[in-house]
Amino acid sequence: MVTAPVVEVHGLRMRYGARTVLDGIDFRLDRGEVVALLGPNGAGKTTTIEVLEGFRRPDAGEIRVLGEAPETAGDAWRARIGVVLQSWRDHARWRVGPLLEQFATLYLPYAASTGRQPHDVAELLDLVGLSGHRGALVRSLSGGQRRRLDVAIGLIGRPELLFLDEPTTGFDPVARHEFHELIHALSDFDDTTVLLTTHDLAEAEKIAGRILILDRGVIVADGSPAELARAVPSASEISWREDGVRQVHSAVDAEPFVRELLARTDVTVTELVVRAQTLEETYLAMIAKEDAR
Ligand SMILES: Nc1ncnc2c1ncn2[C@@H]1O[C@H](COP(=O)(O)OP(=O)(O)OP(=O)(O)O)[C@@H](O)[C@H]1O
Repeated sequence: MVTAPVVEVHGLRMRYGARTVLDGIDFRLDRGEVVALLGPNGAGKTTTIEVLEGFRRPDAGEIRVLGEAPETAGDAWRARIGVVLQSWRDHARWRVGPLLEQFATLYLPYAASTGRQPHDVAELLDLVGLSGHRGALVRSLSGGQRRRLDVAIGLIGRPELLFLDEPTTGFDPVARHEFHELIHALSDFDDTTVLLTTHDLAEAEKIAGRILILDRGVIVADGSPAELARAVPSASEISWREDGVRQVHSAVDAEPFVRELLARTDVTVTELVVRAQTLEETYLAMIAKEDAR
């Protein structure tokens, strides 16, 4: 069965004054995909997401999000989308629980048409690790806790499509890990489509099945971390102990080297570790290649 794309972008162009920020980008997102949009500061990631959310009108391009043009789509469409913006909206005088309950009521009129009931607030607070803060004033939360609340606000309506602009800024390692588990669960069990921006490449590698790299207004790479790595191969690091002495070797193709090493009968090889090319190395190589053009 061929399913309709959740997001379809053709020839998206965007200018601020004389400056072209997006210079004709094309991509699609399918149901249940988790895709990370990467790129240097100022590459146009937030602008792209804001166009898809309907917050900015593009200069050119054909854009369909859940089958509609974002700039003209109505509230029923918006109820199917979750948004976590980069800049924090100030709800400082609210308490966490009542604020989320207030947001939940906004989705109720659309629950019948979308088939998605808003989250129960206690359950959602548990999901984002804020259970103990239901009665807290928003202004009393720490930076990372506020960010968790932003994520909860993005999720409250059980969106089909979730946009996350640098969602884990300020998260401690445990919160970050829990957030990654949450994204996996949303994609695996609820078939939620997720588009996120992040500068944390280890995070992108962990949670995204597909990576889009935006540089100077165009998409310069689109594929899984492994596919991208094949496009700019760099060396893997192989380390082991040979009769107790630590050894290190780098090889672009580690497999034949490891086979040969393990076939040796003259030494005892222990603690063998192969560290493959990371997404960070792939990303740096790709950006350097673009810089050299
Ligand atoms: N409202 C605006 N008016 C003028 N220029 C803008 C506006 N918003 C963004 N820009 C410019 O457009 C470019 C792309 O900005 P954008 O915020 O989309 O980049 P980004 O990839 O999200 O960057 P970062 O990683 O720093 O968040 C930047 O050069 C920015 O200065």
